Amino acid sequence: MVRMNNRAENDVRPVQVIWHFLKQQPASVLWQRGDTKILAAVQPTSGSFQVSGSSVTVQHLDWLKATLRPLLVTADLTITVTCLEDGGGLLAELFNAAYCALNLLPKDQRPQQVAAAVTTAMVNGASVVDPDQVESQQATSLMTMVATPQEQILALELSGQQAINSSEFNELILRASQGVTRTNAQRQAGFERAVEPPLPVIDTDQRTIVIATKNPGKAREFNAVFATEGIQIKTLLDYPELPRIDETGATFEENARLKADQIAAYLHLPVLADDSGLMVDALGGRPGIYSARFSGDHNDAGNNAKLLYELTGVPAAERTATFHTTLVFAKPERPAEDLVVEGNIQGQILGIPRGDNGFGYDPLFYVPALDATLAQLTVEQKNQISHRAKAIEQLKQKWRAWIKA
Ligand SMILES: O=c1[nH]c(=O)c2ncn([C@@H]3O[C@H](COP(=O)(O)OP(=O)(O)OP(=O)(O)O)[C@@H](O)[C@H]3O)c2[nH]1
Ligand SMILES: [Mg+2]
Repeated sequence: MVRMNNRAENDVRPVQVIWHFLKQQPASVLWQRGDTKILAAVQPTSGSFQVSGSSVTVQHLDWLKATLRPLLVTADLTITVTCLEDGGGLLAELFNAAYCALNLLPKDQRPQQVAAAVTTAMVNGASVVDPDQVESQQATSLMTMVATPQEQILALELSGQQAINSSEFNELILRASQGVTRTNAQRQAGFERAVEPPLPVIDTDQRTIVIATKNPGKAREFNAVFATEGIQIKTLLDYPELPRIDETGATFEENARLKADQIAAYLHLPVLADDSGLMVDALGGRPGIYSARFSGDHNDAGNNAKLLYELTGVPAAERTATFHTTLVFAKPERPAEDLVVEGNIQGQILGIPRGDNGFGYDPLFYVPALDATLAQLTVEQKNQISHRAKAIEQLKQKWRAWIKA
């Protein structure tokens, strides 16, 4: 039989998926099969699993919730589905859309089970897969099936005006199984590209290290150290598509872990992060972890001006300060194994800046033993003595064994 839409009985309509459809809810997709268009988005919430929707009946939402629930590894989720256009097979496509969105969650929260849904129908006495809207209206019975690629049936929903006999039932099941396999293949091809993009070409033989920093001053210093070991440095400036990591921690270590763990998870690579800051004794240790945002965000001149202002009238002997760096090296998806090292350097905050090298507070940070500020040193000289250099020294002794472990 040739269908009115020129498809064979076992032909499903093409699928198009736009992954990460919503910018503010990255676990979202626009799922289109033929003229059926569904927007699905998943958000982490606490409490019980919720499914809400618009342009969808309560019965559809209840079915979707009951069908998805056994596939979830966590109930702390809310799924929102919106039917933009119903071109047939709505129930199955609601499932497919929601299932795709769930797969955009972090890996450990994705469904453990591979599953897809498809509709089959009896139309003019013949069984067809994935009926469009016209066929759905003509169908005497409709079946929606959710199944795994191994033909384990997870849900089955029958509707329509006419009862079906057991041979029709078997035909519908057979068509549905094939449809599920096809749907899975249709989804998987795009999914792998969207969710598991090809890894950046980086040597895994420890000749390249990714550093989760956007600070070019830090990058320069890391580069100088690692270049002598024949190791190339990449920074977040090489990966402009990565999201910003908010430094919400209460300590240098917490912030360095946030940067390293999250970027390692995104890149699927080992990642090194640096969180550092200036602790001024006369200011009770401030600006500390807030060194980058002491006066506006990353305004070195503003930060230095504020530091000088706050130290107005404080005599030289009381202007002692410590520069601190915590480095965290993280392996993807193994945050418990993070390698943590740190380094400090003592100095004094001058009243007038000196030197043009370095970055940040370097022109005000005076090292008595060298009779120079950090900004009066070359990168190589700063790398002999600085807080960062001391932390890197610790790292050098440990990282090769750690990365192999
Ligand atoms: O004179 C300096 N010599 C240094 O050697 C140094 N290291 C850090 N800092 C300052 O402390 C903030 C840390 O903040 P921070 O660790 O969050 O870094 P950041 O935000 O600049 O870059 P990122 O690595 O987070 O992308 C930075 O912005 C700098 O102002 C330094 N100042
Ligand atoms: Mg920062």
